[in-house]
Amino acid sequence: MDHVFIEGLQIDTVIGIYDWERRIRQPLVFDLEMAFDNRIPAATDAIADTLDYKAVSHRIVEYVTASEFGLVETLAERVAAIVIDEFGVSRVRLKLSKPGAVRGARSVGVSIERSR
Ligand SMILES: Nc1nc2c(c(=O)[nH]1)N=C([C@H](O)[C@@H](O)CO)CN2
Repeated sequence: MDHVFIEGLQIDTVIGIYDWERRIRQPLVFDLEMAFDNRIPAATDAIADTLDYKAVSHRIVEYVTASEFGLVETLAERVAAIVIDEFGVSRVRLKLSKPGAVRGARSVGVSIERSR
């Protein structure tokens, strides 16, 4: 199976369970791997036939920037649903990293895989 991927998409947002976290914006980093048959756009050389990683990235930035969830689990689930429902993706692997959230760790977060 082919994939289209987005790696290291950094977005600042309100995220966290503590009071101090509700008053600031923190960086999150998204990595996505989306199942897609790339043979058709490869044959036509047409952007309309692709899963357009720029369009997906812009939608995720729009959604995450406006979101205010407590848990990274909730946000990861919602973003995976957007990719599946709005872009017709059959399966998505999504890693959501919250760098700097735990002293001594480069990053923490969740990774999920969802399919329609
Ligand atoms: N599994 C999770 N654990 C924790 C989360 C989370 O969203 N999912 N969040 C926090 C705090 O918000 C933390 O990031 C603040 O440093 C703690 N554990």
